[in-house]
Amino acid sequence: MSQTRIAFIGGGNMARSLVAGLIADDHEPGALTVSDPVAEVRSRLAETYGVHTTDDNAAAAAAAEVIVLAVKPQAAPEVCRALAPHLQRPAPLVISVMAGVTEAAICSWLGGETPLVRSMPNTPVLVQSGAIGLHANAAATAAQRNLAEEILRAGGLTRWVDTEADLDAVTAVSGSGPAYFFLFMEALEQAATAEGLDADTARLLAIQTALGAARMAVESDESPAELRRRVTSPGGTTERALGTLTDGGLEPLLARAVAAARARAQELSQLLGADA
Ligand SMILES: NC(=O)C1=CN([C@@H]2O[C@H](COP(=O)(O)OP(=O)(O)OC[C@H]3O[C@@H](n4cnc5c(N)ncnc54)[C@H](OP(=O)(O)O)[C@@H]3O)[C@@H](O)[C@H]2O)C=CC1
Ligand SMILES: O=C(O)[C@@H]1CCC=N1
Repeated sequence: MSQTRIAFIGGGNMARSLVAGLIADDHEPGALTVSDPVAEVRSRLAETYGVHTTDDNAAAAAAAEVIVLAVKPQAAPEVCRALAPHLQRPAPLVISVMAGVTEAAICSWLGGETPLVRSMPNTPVLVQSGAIGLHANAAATAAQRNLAEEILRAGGLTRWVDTEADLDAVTAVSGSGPAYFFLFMEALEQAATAEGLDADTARLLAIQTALGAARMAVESDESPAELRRRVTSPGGTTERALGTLTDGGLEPLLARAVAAARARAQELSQLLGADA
């Protein structure tokens, strides 16, 4: 059982998902502290997971071996600047899950040299099926990089990227990606209802089909393209449906959506730049 003392600054969706993953991975709940201004958020986290909660970011950070920054990007400058005077020095490992907030910006707000691992998880971390991109700054030691990876691996698959800029692409693909697949499930459910299936059956079939396809893609040695071909009988029903999707521009549309998400991550980086 890991007893690393981790403080989460911000107790929303992402922190909750990471906490759930850690506890499912046998992390000691008493070693986790979540700091959030909302009393209801705190009591739900304490009741569900048995973690410590507080509304005092500085106290949570001061007692931690690892600090996880999990507030909205727009709140990051104020939250980090307020933490700066309370950080132990040398600074402990800081892990950020914030989209589009650069290592340079975080370190400038925290002041002084800070070992930092920027990560981009996604909400399936809640069920330990997350996909998590990682990048470390130069101040993070090999041991700290390993520690960050171990913490995040509790939530799913981890992958180091070569450059910090790659994290914007990770954000657009897997950070936001669960929403794309949920939208596809919603659309398939609606189509099923339009074809006369009852609502329960429509939802069940849409979700189970997504699960089955994802499991096959994960467990098979074949590419998704080959798995698709195996469903598609020549002259059959799938061919007709895929033709409709391709004629409607599905692939370029998805490429545009991912590029738009990446551009937004870059925009956030520029809006929330480092202190001069
Ligand atoms: N949701 C996702 O799928 C993913 C999110 N992320 C990143 O994770 C971060 C958090 O996102 P998410 O969990 O969805 O957002 P949430 O809004 O659910 O969580 C943020 C939490 O931080 C609280 N908060 C606000 N100000 C402070 C403060 N000063 N000190 C401590 N806590 C504060 C918020 O309270 P209040 O609501 O009152 O403002 C809220 O409970 C973001 O930076 C996002 O980019 C990364 C990958 C995926
Ligand atoms: O939508 C967002 O900005 C966050 C980052 C990735 C997923 N959710």
